[in-house]
Amino acid sequence: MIDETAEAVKTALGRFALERPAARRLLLGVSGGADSLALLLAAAALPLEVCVATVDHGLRQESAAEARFVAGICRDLGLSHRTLAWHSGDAVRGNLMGEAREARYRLLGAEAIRVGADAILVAQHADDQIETHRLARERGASGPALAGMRAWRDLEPGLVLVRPFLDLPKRALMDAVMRAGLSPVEDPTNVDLHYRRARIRAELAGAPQEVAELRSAIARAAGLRAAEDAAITAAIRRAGGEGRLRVDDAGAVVFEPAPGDEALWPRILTAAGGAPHPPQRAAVERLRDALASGGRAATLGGSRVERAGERLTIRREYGRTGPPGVEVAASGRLLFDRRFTISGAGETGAARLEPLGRLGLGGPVSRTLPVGIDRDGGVCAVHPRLGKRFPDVPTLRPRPCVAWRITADLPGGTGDRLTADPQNAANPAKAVGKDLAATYLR
Ligand SMILES: Nc1ncnc2c1ncn2[C@@H]1O[C@H](COP(=O)(O)OP(=O)(O)OP(=O)(O)O)[C@@H](O)[C@H]1O
Repeated sequence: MIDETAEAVKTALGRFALERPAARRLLLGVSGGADSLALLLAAAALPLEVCVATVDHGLRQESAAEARFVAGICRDLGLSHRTLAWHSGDAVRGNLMGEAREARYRLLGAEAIRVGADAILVAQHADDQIETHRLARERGASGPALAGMRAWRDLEPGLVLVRPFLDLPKRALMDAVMRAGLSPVEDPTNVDLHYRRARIRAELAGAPQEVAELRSAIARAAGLRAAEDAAITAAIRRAGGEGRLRVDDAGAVVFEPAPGDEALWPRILTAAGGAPHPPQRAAVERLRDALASGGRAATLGGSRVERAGERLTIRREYGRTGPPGVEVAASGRLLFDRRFTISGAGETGAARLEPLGRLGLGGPVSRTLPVGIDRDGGVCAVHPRLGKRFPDVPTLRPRPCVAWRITADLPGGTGDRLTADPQNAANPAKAVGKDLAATYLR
């Protein structure tokens, strides 16, 4: 018998291998529930380098024991496992479930970077997809917005989130776990009818006809979304080619919209603002209306849009404290400002900044821009292996409006550090300018 779950993982990773030929290592997010145990079993059976992580949200008494349960299974399978603790005391916005989910992806992302994984795999399945679709409908979404979760999504440069089971029903995952003789963890919130998702699940349990209809609706919406994605990418390239969309020296997006460019707005706002998801369509429309009726400035999704005539300048909106300061260990890599990864100097003798590339000019990002600092305090591109400057890339000089704080070890093992401080306009290392900024849009 063909194991559907292993086949699904293989298929998902086929695309992965195609798009990331150098990809080697995976990180699985495993809670101990049936879905993610099925993922664990399927991935363990494939000839892959697999690491596993469980986030202990500390929200239920059993959570630590559940993490130990997963760790035990990983030990038996010969896979490395790590428990990542989240402290809900850090949650501030009052939506504990949402906060927990966001923290989970953040912790898994950091762990993926730590272990050098190129993809994080999670186990949402077809039934989850139907619930997501129903919830979106209830919120009034329409068209492509009803397509549900993506099977494949860029989290940051060189790291993708893959959901191999979106076409498989929960039943198939449960069967795989039962065949392996495992007893999955039961999360009581899954059947707690206080939660809308649990109520939807209960409603649909006895309605196969409705489930079939919902599946078709999701497939139709997914078709619309794929067409929309392709159209947006083409429109971005066109606008870039016509000089109506570019990045200025300070890293802001400069955009002169033309009729038919409406669909570009969410992508531009996400690229400039660094938010994890594009803003709602209705909010984007309100923003466009406000600017069209004479408004000079507006904010949305972490971006600030300023209008001068027909020209819009869209940049990241920072609070009064400016962008966060970060420190990268010599061999470390971290996500900075939601748009860049910074790698420490390591053996290459250069700190590297990698752009996040949400706008999609030129396709998904995998370029790196190694940066160094010259004797006069200019930031320059450095050959990653030779540790020498690229002669044809101009050195960037300090510019008061550029505001990245970056601390990284400098080449040579001397313990010297490169520091760029957003609070200090006189600091020469602030000069991370046009070339770097331009690449984050690709
Ligand atoms: N505590 C955890 N530790 C590690 N991975 C987890 C944990 N909880 C969930 N996951 C991963 O995320 C997947 C989705 O879990 P679940 O459906 O509970 O999430 P959710 O809160 O609905 O989030 P989403 O919006 O991403 O679906 C799981 O199948 C599993 O792969």
